[in-house]
Amino acid sequence: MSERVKTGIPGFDEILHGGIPKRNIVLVSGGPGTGKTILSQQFIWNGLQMGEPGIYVVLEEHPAQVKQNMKQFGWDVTPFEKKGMFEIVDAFTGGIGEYAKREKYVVPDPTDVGHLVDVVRDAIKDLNAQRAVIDSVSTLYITRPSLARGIIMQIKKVLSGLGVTAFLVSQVSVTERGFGGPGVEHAADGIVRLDLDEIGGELKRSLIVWKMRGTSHSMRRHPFEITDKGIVVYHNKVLKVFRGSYEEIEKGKSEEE
Ligand SMILES: Nc1ncnc2c1ncn2[C@@H]1O[C@H](COP(=O)(O)OP(=O)(O)OP(=O)(O)O)[C@@H](O)[C@H]1O
Repeated sequence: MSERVKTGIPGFDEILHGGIPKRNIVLVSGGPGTGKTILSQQFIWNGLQMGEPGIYVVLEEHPAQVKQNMKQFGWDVTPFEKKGMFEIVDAFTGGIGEYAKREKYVVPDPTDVGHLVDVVRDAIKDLNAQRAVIDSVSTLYITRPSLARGIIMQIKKVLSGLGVTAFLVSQVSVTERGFGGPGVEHAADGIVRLDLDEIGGELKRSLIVWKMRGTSHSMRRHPFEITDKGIVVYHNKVLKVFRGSYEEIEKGKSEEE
């Protein structure tokens, strides 16, 4: 079996049949508020707990806001920054402001993907990072979708070449069936799709592993919840589409049907 990187996210490694194959570049795709950022932060945080350094590349949120949001789940990264195990690569502030002056890894112009990749490479080497997140890659090609696949390939070569296993957050609109940009789904080694569906007047969260090179995996849509400790995936449950509505059923029962 290929070497696995444990996400440590309850229920998630089970549906991945042991974890993410090392060096896989995984697209975490979904609509607004589906939990892509929290899943990605949990992946990095759990890596730190396992002694694996990680970097988090922010394009959509202020680095200070990211750290604050992580704290609400009990994920305080500050001690890991001090130990040289964690760094945020800031491709958000444009290098402007007091905060940015204190930062080590800043990308003033995220449309310059070549520079972004160089800074990411430096950060990975300095930390000996094993895990990386880019939140979100969609920002890199939002105004030039035809470049999406090439940009993902460029990022993948660097990350995978350095032995890093990565989550790339990919935003799709609420109604979109795809994964966020022409061809990105082919360039990525894995795709995890997160969804939010209104069922009986309530929004229900679910995820499905659409693709994962190097391993078998569950082909089912699993419900998950966001708790005050982060994401919990119900690997024994399936969220089933049934005549235009969804039902949550126990895995055992669904197999009898
Ligand atoms: N402490 C919490 N407990 C439970 N649910 C929470 C908590 N904090 C945030 N959430 C839920 O998580 C959602 C945000 O998740 P997240 O930021 O990961 O979404 P996302 O998929 O990255 O969205 P976007 O693409 O819009 O940035 C919120 O809309 C809220 O429903």
